Amino acid sequence: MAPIVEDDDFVGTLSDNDLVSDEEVEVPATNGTKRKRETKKQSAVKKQKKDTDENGEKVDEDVDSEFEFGLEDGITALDDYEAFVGDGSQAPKKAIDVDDIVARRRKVEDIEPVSESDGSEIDGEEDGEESEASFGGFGAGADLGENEDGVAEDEEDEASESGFVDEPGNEVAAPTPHPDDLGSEAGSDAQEDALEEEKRNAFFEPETKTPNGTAQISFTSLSLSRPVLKGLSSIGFSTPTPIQSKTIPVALEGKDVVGGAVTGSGKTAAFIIPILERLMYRPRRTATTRVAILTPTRELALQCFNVAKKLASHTDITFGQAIGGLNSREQEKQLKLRPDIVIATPGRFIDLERNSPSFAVNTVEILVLDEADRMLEEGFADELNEILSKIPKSRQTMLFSATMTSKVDDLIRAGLQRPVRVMVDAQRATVSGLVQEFVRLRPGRESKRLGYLLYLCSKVHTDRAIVFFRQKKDAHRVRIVFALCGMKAAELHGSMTQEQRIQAIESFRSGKASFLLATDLASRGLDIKGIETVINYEAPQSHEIYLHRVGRTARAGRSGKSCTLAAEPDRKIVKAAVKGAKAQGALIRQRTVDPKDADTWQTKCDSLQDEVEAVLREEKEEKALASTERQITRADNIVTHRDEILARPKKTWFESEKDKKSAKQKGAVVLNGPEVIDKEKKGKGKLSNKQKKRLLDKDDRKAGMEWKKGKSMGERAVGKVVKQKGGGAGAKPKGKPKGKPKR
Ligand SMILES: Nc1ncnc2c1ncn2[C@@H]1O[C@H](COP(=O)(O)OP(=O)(O)OP(=O)(O)O)[C@@H](O)[C@H]1O
Repeated sequence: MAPIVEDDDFVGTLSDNDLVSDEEVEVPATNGTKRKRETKKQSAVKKQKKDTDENGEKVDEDVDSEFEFGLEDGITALDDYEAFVGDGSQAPKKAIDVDDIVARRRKVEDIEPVSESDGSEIDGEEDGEESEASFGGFGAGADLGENEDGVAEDEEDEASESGFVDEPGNEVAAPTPHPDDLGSEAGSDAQEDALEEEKRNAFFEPETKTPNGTAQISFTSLSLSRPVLKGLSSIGFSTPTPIQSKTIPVALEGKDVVGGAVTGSGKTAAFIIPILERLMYRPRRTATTRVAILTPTRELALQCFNVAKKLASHTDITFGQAIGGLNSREQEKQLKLRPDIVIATPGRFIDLERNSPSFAVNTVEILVLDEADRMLEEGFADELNEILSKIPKSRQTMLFSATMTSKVDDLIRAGLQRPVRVMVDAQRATVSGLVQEFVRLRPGRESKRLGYLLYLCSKVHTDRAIVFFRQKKDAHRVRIVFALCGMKAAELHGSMTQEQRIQAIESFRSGKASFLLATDLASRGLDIKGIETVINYEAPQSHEIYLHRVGRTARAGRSGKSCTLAAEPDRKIVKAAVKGAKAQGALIRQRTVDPKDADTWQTKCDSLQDEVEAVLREEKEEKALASTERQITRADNIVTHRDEILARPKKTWFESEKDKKSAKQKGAVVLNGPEVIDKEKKGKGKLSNKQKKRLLDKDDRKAGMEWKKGKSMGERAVGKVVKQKGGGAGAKPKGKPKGKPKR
């Protein structure tokens, strides 16, 4: 039995509906004496707002555009009104914590945590053995034969059968080159067809040899001004990394840049330093927003914001945020002051650009797309087009990623003009300090994946490890299992509020949690010091994502390990990873885990299934209770603050609901592959909450209840709750219809 059960009733720590930010608004205090600052849930008002989530996967951050009374889980549409609490404080959103539930249940039911001490078989065992291998395919190679425990030899046979082997002479099925593999071949440029080469020559600025070559240079030799140099030394940067020394001079000239260098090589500072330097010479008479930096995830945007602020600490350069999941009113206030640099996620950027008159983007002179290949992928395309259509074409554009595409057709979309290509490392390379381990799950043992994971986390990679899952529900379920086993873990995925997401990272960063169980939300860009191991519970959808995941360790010249559980479905990515590693001479190892150890842990996991279900049930009940409480508060507020609610302008969005959905789906396919999406679509014949809500709302409309298109959001909600009509002040949509940027 597969330990990770796909369950439509998966309950995130908080629901997807809770993917909202708390926002402050001026509302009359209920006692009628004084206007107080109070918080509100943005979601219902921002009916068409959306933002980035799961590794930048687009999500409806709030509610669907056909706003109707919140029947979905009873809360969706009313999120806006819960925060109108009388005492002026923020409406409490009850945090539902798996650890609390597990601790409570332990107390009540006297359940002992399942730990390694329970496993007598495990106690006496040595850690899983590593065999350093010069194998080119998985589970094969001369070195494995020397392993005395016999496991590797068995695996060698099995590996051949399953086609994991690609050593010359060992192949069973001739490996068909995967596009990922092709890209990792040395000299792949030479294989490109003439047309692409021609396009490339016409598109990129001809490469000039940098006078410095590979010689180490200092920041001072890059002609940076004193405040910028002071910022660099205060952050502890004394020597530029290769991508920095190559990029800074080009970017200072105002040229467009396409930059690529391995994970953890300092790309962030590579674009921030020249931006700060250029801004040192800006006219200061009128405050103007001149720089926009876009990243695919909120965490990355926040991280970039913090790094940029530190680097600029000795300058007068100002910053603003347009980052999803955070207080939007606060961001509006910052943007009103026209900060020099705005750091943003695409969804919130568009939202504020369209709905906040104080946010002007027509003055932007420099645009940076961090993790640019992700931003150019399906799922972000429409948002990016919208943003590019609003920013002046005369801008400087800089694109960076560890897996930067140099496909001209992709880059043309970003509106680059004769960009300079600054590629420091071979494409699809990993850092030199990384050792990549693979644990082979032989055919028939895939269902023991969780047993392998628990064995590894309890005996081998016991601390500072980030474990990647493809699906949030798996990450969540395994988190419960970890909690039941007494292992300190935090989870990070898109079904959590931004506050919870930040807390999870903090808990892992501070060492409170030894493990971070994450989806690909965390695979790109996150720079958490001291991550020792990246564990892939299963291989990701693409070799690129694999490279970003394993790049969370061994950063900035440090060392680290990755450990990938590899069964048959993971074969394609494992092959690509091994091939890539071989091509660059990186260290790869096969870790052999005694099947008995994995079985022992798997048996324990299986025995915990009932308890996991019980925790999920309790979590669901707590969530339902919390949502009912919020609903009551909201209904109360609707009655009390009706006029205030109706006076709010209606927000606009550039895409229709249908477009949004299709973009979201495309983004999800890029991340998880079409099979997963199909599986999700088929589900178990159950309707999603959103679907249920739509059906119920449809019935309501048929029954003649008040609902009219074109009314303001507040009016519709009030019409439904208090059965009154009111004259809402609808806002003028500021934006143009969507279209491709013309350059
Ligand atoms: N010149 C430098 N000297 C010392 N440390 C540096 C320097 N530049 C960057 N770093 C450090 O290197 C680490 C990685 O930097 P950064 O996050 O910018 O990498 P990246 O290339 O953007 O990685 P990714 O591709 O994963 O996003 C950070 O901890 C940063 O503080």
